[in-house]
Amino acid sequence: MAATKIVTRVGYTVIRPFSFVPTGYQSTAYPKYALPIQYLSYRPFSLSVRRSYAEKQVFQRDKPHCNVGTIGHVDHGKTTLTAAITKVLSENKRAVAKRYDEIDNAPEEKARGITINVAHIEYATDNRHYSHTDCPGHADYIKNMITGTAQMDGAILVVAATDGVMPQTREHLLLSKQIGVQHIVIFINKVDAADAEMVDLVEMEVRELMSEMGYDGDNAPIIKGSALSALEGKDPELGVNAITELLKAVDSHIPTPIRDLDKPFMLPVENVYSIAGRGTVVTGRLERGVLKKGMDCEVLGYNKVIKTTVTGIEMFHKILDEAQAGDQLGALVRGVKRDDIRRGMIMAKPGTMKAHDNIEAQVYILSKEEGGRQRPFTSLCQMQMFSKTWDCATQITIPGKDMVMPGEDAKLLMKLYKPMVLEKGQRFTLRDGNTTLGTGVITTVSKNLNEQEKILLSEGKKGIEKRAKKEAAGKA
Ligand SMILES: Nc1nc2c(ncn2[C@@H]2O[C@H](COP(=O)(O)OP(=O)(O)OP(=O)(O)O)[C@@H](O)[C@H]2O)c(=O)[nH]1
Ligand SMILES: [Mg+2]
Repeated sequence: MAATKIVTRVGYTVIRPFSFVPTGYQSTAYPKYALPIQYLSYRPFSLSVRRSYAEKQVFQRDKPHCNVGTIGHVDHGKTTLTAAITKVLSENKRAVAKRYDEIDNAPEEKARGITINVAHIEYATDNRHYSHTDCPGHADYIKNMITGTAQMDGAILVVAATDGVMPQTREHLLLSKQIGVQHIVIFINKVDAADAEMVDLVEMEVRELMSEMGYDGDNAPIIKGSALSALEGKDPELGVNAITELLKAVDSHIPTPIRDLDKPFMLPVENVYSIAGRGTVVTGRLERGVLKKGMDCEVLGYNKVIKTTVTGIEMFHKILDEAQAGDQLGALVRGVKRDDIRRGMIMAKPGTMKAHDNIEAQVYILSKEEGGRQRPFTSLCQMQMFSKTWDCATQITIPGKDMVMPGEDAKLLMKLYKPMVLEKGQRFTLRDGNTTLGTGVITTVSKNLNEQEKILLSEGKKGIEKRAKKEAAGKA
């Protein structure tokens, strides 16, 4: 999805020009058709004609695709670095150079009711095609990571040599680890403004932090340079060369993600029908993998595991032999009654999915302006959790905090009332009646609770306080 989005931003090319319009003409009435300046020397005579002659550039899928982004503390140079990358790559036509203010004035994106400012930028190296995410603010990063607005396969951690590791450097790295961004390349920026000793110190500090967060700090690739120098075309050693080196490290250190098509198949069940003379048909969108006629499968959920075989696949009333990730389909299953299967179950390759009822998650709670609720919530409250095609009541505990305010993010322990089929990295929303409270990502399934957490889940904070009091009285 990200890829097509980028294509539309990269630009429309006007094919047959009809009349001449001075360079610099910008359409304000139809911002969607506001063309990059270089395409605007000509304009067709009417809007409708212009629309039909404006054609999207063709997206060429000739290289593997990878999603990356810049993370790091405020003002450490993430946006400058993003601009510098596009500038360096634009020199051999691997990107469209983006000015700093083009990136920082990112268009608003609406993702599941949450407003996120994020810029998606496209570029390519010799080996790969990239979609790069840069967010204008700290809050946007947190939301973006949790909602998966731009799922990152790897990240570039920017640390300014003038500042070193700062609180948000930590927070972004911790969150990356939590939600499963496994590959990080580090760019120590602003080397032009710091002395060599300081740069070495910052490098040590970053390696230590990486190890502390559970990454391989000793072997993490660290590149030192200056994004500003690269952008301004000064000091090639710290500028262009450092950026080139950084891109090489990104190319080699961040592996190409497994394509959805190559993963074991999985389909969240949307509906079940019984068709006279044929049998039971399960419908839904194939989320990943390839489903072929004759394949064995498992339908799991609601404390059941049904083993069956797919005997036919249909799409738009046409019969197929195989369906691919993204297809909306109906699958005929052998020897299963309609009542055995219901919406919310998952059809998957045998042995690949499991049901769990104790999970840990990272969530973002919507602020009132974003449509969330006004009051904070505390441990032991109940919410409805929605994910894929199922929903389930859950009880929530907040470890290490008394409450979560609207507009904040938090780690939650969640006890589902029934085991549900889910996996690490799965996204969900939390709702209460008609209000969406928040959105989150599962970070641990089947969480092994410690004593404290067990008490917290069953009795809340009061339980812990009661026990502490008892203990103190016993000692006295
Ligand atoms: N001296 C020096 N200054 C730099 C360098 N890179 C960025 N800066 C400056 O640092 C400031 C912050 O840069 P940004 O790119 O906006 O930082 P950011 O990380 O995107 O900041 P937020 O998006 O607000 O978190 C700007 O004034 C840049 O000009 C560099 O390599 N050297
Ligand atoms: Mg920025």
